[in-house]
Formats: sequence, structure tokens, C-alpha cells
Amino acid sequence: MANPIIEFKNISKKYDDTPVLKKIDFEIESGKFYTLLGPSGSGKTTILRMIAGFEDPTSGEILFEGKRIDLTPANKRPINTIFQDYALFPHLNVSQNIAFGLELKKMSKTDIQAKVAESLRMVQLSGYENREIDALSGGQKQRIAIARAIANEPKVLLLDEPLSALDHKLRKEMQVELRALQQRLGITFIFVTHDQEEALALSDQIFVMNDGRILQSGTPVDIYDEPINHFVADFIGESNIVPGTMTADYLVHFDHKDFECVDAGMRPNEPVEIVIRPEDLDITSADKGKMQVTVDSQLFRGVDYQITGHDADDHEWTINSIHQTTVGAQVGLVFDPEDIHIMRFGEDEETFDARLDSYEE
Ligand SMILES: Nc1ncnc2c1ncn2[C@@H]1O[C@H](COP(=O)(O)OP(=O)(O)OP(=O)(O)O)[C@@H](O)[C@H]1O
Repeated sequence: MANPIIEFKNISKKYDDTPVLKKIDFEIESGKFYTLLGPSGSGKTTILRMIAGFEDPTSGEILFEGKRIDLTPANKRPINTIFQDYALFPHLNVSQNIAFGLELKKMSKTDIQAKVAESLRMVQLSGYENREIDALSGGQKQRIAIARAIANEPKVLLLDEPLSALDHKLRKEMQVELRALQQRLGITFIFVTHDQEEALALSDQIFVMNDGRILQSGTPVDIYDEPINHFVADFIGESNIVPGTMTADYLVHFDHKDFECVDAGMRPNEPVEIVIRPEDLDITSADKGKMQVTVDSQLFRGVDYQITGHDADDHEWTINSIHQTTVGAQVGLVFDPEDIHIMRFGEDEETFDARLDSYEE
């Protein structure tokens, strides 16, 4: 990356003696939408708090535009944070909330007024200047929190699960708005969520985290199509994951047969896990399929059927198909060789880390 805006170099964090971040290395490119995605406790918020300056690393360096910032206090960093609960001041109205930080910066009254109006326009709430905070809906509060943050013209905006308090429909609407706003403003967004669908929909780049480590970073398509290990494949989207063994570069053995696949750079006889997404599978008659399963359930979802079944080894399979079947039926499964994704099997933490390091070199 030519000129990263933020760099984490070998960052570790311990609380007492418990490691919560382990050897975190990444670069953030200016003007893009980044998402830290992972289950609860994986370390997402700790990374965000370090970027903001609310938390110090135990070891390692944080750079901002090429210079160390881990010793710069939070209020001196060109970074703003939007918290889950918005942290709006309830006793101030909308424009006073937005003006608060600008007054601290000693901006003139006319400049503040113009900035408040511009920020409200950005979040499509022009005319709400004198509204009390209590008289706003959840989605409007969310937008005011964003307006307050962008009024400060930060270079980076940190968003810690900002949509989690909203109902499903509003959450979807705000996702579209956030993405559009980020593109309009061109500010770097770093967004924290444990919702994989949200991460796929919003991001230019996703960092998938578990247990204090970044397991994989990439575009939503990279991560969905080429998950690096079982955890990522399982966490992102729905997957069928079954054990297999490589027979040759282009052949993988599972369900007691060899299947053609793309070369994943594995050695012959190497134990692997294969991933096939439900939408890449279809059902056909038992004699025509590449493999056979017995149907355990079928759910009509409007656009398709979600079918589950099991093979002779009792591995479960999920298939999204426009074709209908019946519970208890034997059906064949069809799929393309390029839709079989192959992952290394049973790597311990150390081997996995060594592999990650080798990609970075
Ligand atoms: N101040 C603290 N003192 C001790 N342990 C902490 C502290 N803050 C966080 N932790 C621990 O660090 C780990 C990572 O926490 P963090 O909040 O970064 O995770 P997260 O991925 O953001 O989770 P969530 O989605 O639940 O917010 C957790 O095990 C948490 O209990």
C-alpha cells in the first residue's frame, strides 16, 4: 500500500496477564470502508479504542500517516468515534450537540452555524436544528451522532456497532445510508460489527477476527469465496464443510470418490477441508448427481427452497435450490469444480501464524 493512513505494527495487548490482542499487523488505506468483524470478545473494540487513543498497546507501534501516534492523547488525534449508544447530550438540542466540539475548538459563531447546517444536510436532517434529542427516533439519533462526528472533519471515523440498537428494517436502511455517506465524504471509516451480513454489505475491506487475532483480511468477495480456514468459512455466510484428502493437484477425495477441483496449491495426500456454499449446490435425481444425500428438511423461502440432507458418512449438507423435493427422498447433488474451495485441515495456532507471516513477507 502506497501511503497507509493507519498502521498497526506487531501490536499486542494484555489485561493483567491475559492476552486480548496477539501480534496484530495491518495497514489501513485512506478513504476506504474497513470493517473489524468477529465474535464477542475477539478484540474488535480494543483495536478501535487504541486507534482512538483510549487504550495503550502493551507492545508494538501505531502509526498515523507514517508517524507514531500511540503517545498522542485522544483529543489531539484527527479521529472521531461514534459509539453504540450514540453518546449525545440529552440536555442540548440537535444544533448544540453538533456545535459542542466546534465551540471547544474556538470556531467563530458564523462558521459553526454553517458547519452545523452542512453536517445536517449530509445526514439529510436539515431543519432539525432546534429539536430536542428526546424527540428524535433511533435512526435520527444515529444520524445526529454521525453529523456531530463529521462536523469535526476527522480523517478517520470509528464506528463501534452503531446500528445494533436499531430494528431490522431501519438497520438495513442505515447500512445503505452509511455506505453512501462514506463514499460522499471520502473519509476512512473503521466499523466494528459481529454481523457478517452487515460486514459483507458495507465494506471495501474486512478484517475477520477471533481470539485476539486477525485471521484473514480482504475484500468481502475474497473472504466469502476464499475463506482461509474453518472458522472464517463457518463465520461468514452459510457453508458446507467436510473433510477430504488431496489425490492430485486437481483432484480431491471426499464422499468415497475423487472430485475434480481447482489447484489450491496443496500436496497430494494432504488432509483438507472442502467448502461448498449452499447456493453453489443443486439437487437432481439420485442417479444423475455427483454424490447422493437423503433429505432431512425443506424450507420454502419464497425465492428458493433451503434443503438439508446427510450423505452416507452422516455429513450434513445444505442446498439452496429452486427445485422442490420431499423429506426422506434420496437426491443427487450437482456442483461445479470451481465451486469447491479447499482449505488446510487441522492447523494448530503456531502453524497457522507461520502461514500468515509467510503471506505478508
Ligand atoms: N478493561 C478491560 N479489562 C480487562 N479485560 C478487558 C477489558 N476490556 C476488554 N477486556 C477483554 O478483552 C477481550 C476483548 O474485548 P473487546 O471488547 O475488544 O472484544 P469485542 O470483539 O469488541 O467484543 P464485543 O463484540 O463483545 O464488544 C475480552 O475478553 C474482554 O473481556
